[in-house]
Amino acid sequence: MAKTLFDKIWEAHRIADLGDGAALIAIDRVLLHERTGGVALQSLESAGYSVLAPERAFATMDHVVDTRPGRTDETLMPTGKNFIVATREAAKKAGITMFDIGDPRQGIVHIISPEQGIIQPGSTLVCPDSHTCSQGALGGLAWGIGSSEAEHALATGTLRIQKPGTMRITVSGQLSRGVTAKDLALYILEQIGAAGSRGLVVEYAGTAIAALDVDQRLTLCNMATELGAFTAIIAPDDTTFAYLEGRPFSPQGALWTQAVEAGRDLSSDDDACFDREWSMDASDVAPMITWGTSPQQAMRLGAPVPRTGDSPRDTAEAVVRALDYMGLKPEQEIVGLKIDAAFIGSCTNSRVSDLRRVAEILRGKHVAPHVRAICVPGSSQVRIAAEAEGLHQVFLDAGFEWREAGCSMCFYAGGESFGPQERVISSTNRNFESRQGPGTRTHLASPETVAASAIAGRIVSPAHGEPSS
Ligand SMILES: CC(C)[C@H](C(=O)O)[C@@H](O)C(=O)O
Ligand code: SF4
Repeated sequence: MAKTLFDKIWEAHRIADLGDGAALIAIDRVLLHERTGGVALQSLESAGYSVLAPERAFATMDHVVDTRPGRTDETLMPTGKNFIVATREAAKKAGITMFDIGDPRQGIVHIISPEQGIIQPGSTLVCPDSHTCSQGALGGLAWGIGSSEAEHALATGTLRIQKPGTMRITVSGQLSRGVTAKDLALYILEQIGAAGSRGLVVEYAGTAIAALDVDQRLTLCNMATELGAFTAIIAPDDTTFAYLEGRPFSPQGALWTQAVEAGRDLSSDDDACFDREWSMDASDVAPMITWGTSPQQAMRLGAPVPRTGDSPRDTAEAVVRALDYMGLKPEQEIVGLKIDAAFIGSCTNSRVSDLRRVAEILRGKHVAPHVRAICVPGSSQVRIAAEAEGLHQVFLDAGFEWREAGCSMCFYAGGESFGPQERVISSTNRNFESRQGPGTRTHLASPETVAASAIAGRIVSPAHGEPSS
């Protein structure tokens, strides 16, 4: 019988069928961060269990850790330090690899896993964090779990899972110039909604996906959790293998050759059946921005915000509430709206390629005087690489703060935040109420749109920021 890519990985990892669609699945890698991982490790220890395979578990400091230059274990939120210290101690006791503050491998968990070659095509990986779906971009089955599941996976190397359904999103054609994977992710959210892939494994396929580099694939898969998906996955190809070859935790030598051979079989069979199919043409996507407080409340940059009752997927009450929170009126033009802050960062858009594209826009320019602009590289490797290219100087000269790696103001877990009612244009993935600070108003967009808007001091199209040559 024809199989999907997901079926193939599922069957290769199925230890036992447990009835009613559930199975015991072998877990190859467990990733942890200090916000939820330390708790899981401590609770495991107090229950009298140990980590079965410490060499297959990894922990990093990303959520709570301070990102201001010269950071220590202290965080703006007084309780933050407890998460850091507890995770460090528990990871050490368990004997798992820790990417601590000061380690050049430290960074946001979903950024460092591909960077280090921890996620591999055809493997299973779990992490108590909802954006674990990002890592499916490399052709592995990676998904977010709860803390008690993390304990189970650490202790046994297995998890009991209800087999999820599948959905294929086929993106044919090519994205237009100046349109990014972030715009594509927001477009899909606008089209199919925040429950559009609920509980399903989304396989992204089609010519436009094949043409994306790994960084852009990671951005796209990152936002699958905003579609309600179980996870996302992209079949591995030459782009994937070229990216992973030689990474610290990638198989080496003959093992690498074998891994690539096995990886070449990892795609959905031509006549495989998916529970849901959805197709689109990449040329329909334009630069996008969110107007509301859910990632599905997105629109083409240049369109007016909806009239109350006009939004296909939101009730009139939800639109009124979102517009009220965002300080917007029905049918208002979003282009030209004054912003208070601009944020480049998060597991969605803070890799070196993102920062390069932003630097091209910022070079020789300065952010508007009333705008607070912050760039937080996604990992220490990203920061180091960017600094080696002199990108940090472009950011600093343009008036951006240049930070240490971490989640920072994507989600103010360590206490770093924007102010109440401040309007922030952000390269992140969630625009929920108070996500970036109590009462803060977040507009999600591509890094290019964030950069161009930071310079203009108001929301503008990324084309505005194109170098004038
Ligand atoms: C803190 C963590 C559990 C959370 C998640 O699961 O995604 C965070 O990373 C987020 O982005 O909201
Ligand atoms: S960068 Fe933001 S979305 Fe990503 S893991 Fe951190 S808090 Fe979650």
